[in-house]
Amino acid sequence: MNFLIIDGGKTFAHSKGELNHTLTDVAASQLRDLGHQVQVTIADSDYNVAEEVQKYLDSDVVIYQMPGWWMGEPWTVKKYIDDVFTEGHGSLYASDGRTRSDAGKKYGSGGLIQGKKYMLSLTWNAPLEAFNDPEQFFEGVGVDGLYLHFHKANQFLGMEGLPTFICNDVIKMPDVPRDIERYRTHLSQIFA
Ligand SMILES: Cc1cc2nc3c(=O)[nH]c(=O)nc-3n(C[C@H](O)[C@H](O)[C@H](O)COP(=O)(O)OP(=O)(O)OC[C@H]3O[C@@H](n4cnc5c(N)ncnc54)[C@H](O)[C@@H]3O)c2cc1C
Repeated sequence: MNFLIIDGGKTFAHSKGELNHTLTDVAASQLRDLGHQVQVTIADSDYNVAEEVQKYLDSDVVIYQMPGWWMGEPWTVKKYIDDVFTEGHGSLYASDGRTRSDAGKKYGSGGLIQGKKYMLSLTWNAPLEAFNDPEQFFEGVGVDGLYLHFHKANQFLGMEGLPTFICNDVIKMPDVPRDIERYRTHLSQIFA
């Protein structure tokens, strides 16, 4: 299969970007060892937007590797999506899906890259229970509930989500060797 990894690691304030670059390298090397083709784009780079659209067209799976910044994706990854998905009008999506001639066609059904998959791989300082426990900060919506808008942007193109991977406590109690091992297991369970 063909993979595209969007590496959202960036040096800014107390994020050094190293953990996200490391997880990008872990995935790229493991997927290549499994016989897959892998391209990597660093979101915080001078990418060519048309080339990035072509990478989506050429890929079977897109992996978003990114830190949680202010409760969601860093602005570099949001900018990448705004740049690339907007340029993809006519190739990644046709329209918002609605048409005057058929009221059955609903908003969000105009994607053109049906069947492709995407996956979120996230690093957060917040512990997992902050997402899942109804008594804690994210009120039990879960990680994927918090990223609903991000999932929907990808599903708007017709893609389907794969199980999300998350590293927690990455500043308070980092355990990078354990996180790398968990990520390798996650990747082989899905892609081996
Ligand atoms: C603007 C901003 C907003 C933020 N908002 C939130 C938020 O809303 N919620 C939240 O939970 N967090 C938030 N954070 C924290 C953010 O999620 C983390 O800083 C980020 O996930 C860390 O990823 P990184 O790639 O930058 O890691 P790094 O800073 O590179 O590394 C994190 C830790 O892992 C270690 N490490 C990295 N790579 C390796 C390696 N190869 N081998 C061994 N050890 C390694 C580092 O030494 C460090 O201890 C925010 C940070 C910023 C800058």
